[in-house]
Amino acid sequence: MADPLNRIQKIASHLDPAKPRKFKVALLGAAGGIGQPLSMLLKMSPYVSDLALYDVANTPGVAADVSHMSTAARVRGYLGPDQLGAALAGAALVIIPAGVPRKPGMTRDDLFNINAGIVRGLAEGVARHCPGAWVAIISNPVNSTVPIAAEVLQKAGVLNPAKLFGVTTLDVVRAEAFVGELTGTDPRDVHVPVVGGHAGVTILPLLSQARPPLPAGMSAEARKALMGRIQDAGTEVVQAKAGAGSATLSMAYAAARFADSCLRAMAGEGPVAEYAYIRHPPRLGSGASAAVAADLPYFSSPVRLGRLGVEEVLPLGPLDAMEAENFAAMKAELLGSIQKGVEFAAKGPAPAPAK
Ligand SMILES: NC(=O)c1ccc[n+]([C@@H]2O[C@H](COP(=O)([O-])OP(=O)(O)OC[C@H]3O[C@@H](n4cnc5c(N)ncnc54)[C@H](O)[C@@H]3O)[C@@H](O)[C@H]2O)c1
Ligand SMILES: O=C(O)C[C@H](O)C(=O)O
Repeated sequence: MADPLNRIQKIASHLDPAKPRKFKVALLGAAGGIGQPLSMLLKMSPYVSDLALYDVANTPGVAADVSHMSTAARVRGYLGPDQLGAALAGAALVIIPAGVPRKPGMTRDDLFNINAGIVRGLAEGVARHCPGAWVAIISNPVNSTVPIAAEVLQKAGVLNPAKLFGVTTLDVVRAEAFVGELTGTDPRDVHVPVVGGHAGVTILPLLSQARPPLPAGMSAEARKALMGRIQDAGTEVVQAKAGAGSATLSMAYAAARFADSCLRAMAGEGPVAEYAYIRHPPRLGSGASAAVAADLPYFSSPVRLGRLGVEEVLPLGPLDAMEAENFAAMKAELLGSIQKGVEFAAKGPAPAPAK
């Protein structure tokens, strides 16, 4: 058993009183189905000093409502493009759930035509007003919107791949919930790596590495069905909501958890273990090798977060036959989505220089 005093000393040694422990967080798309519950959860975070709630509609009401919660974070609402700069100025973390959700029968890629332009515009805002911020993108299709944001930031000369993330935490959360249900374990005690991307076959749960392990007698068909349920869980919610949108509450929970990891890492409480869809620069070490070997420049990977963002990409670990087959099957789709995002961003205008 770990010595509690050692543990406290270890944590304390990471904490530098000269470094900030609370940060401004900007939420873009704050009045939406995800944005509203996520605003509430962020207002409860001890790491948030200022919460900037930006949207093109309804932020005055959401901000007034959330600001009455008796927690320390200062809340301000920002409405429309004229106020985007003020929302972003000084932000350490920008979370982006702005954009339209799916309806039954649609794929995430069907959202590209609308959401690609929204994410491009908001990334241009980040490049101009808070170029050093960590950026967490929720808007779908994540497999393409993250490359779009990266290209915009790169064009502006401010891209730091260690601080740009596609949020795939909901896939991890779902895997934990489903494996917890199956094994009769509290989901908080379940660990299941989920890697790859965030759409159908590109979502790769590594069930062979699940802790606790799946029941020994579980058939190959049952394991395949569980993998399929995790991959199609977003569609399960879209169908159940029957035209009223996609996952919002579980997504807000997942995004709040991811934001907490980012803020703890910024505060020097790292290294913090997470999964995120990131661009793989070779300098991030051997963990990137599986993705790079497969020519996948973006890949949701196990990472360690520290003050500088992604400080280490961890190895995927061994894949069993079913997972290896899925890994091979995802490659073409993921590459196509990445390429689509890169080409879209290439057509856009060069963003204005940072302020
Ligand atoms: N990454 C994931 O795991 C995950 C999970 C669930 C949903 N999503 C995606 O998140 C997005 C949002 O979902 P939702 O259910 O909250 O949708 P929603 O329609 O309820 O809310 C979206 C919000 O974005 C706002 N918006 C639109 N254009 C904007 C702009 N240019 N600037 C700022 N705000 C803008 C809208 O006014 C609205 O309030 C969708 O694209 C959805 O597919 C991703
Ligand atoms: O499925 C969707 O369209 C939303 C989101 O990506 C999800 O996984 O729930």
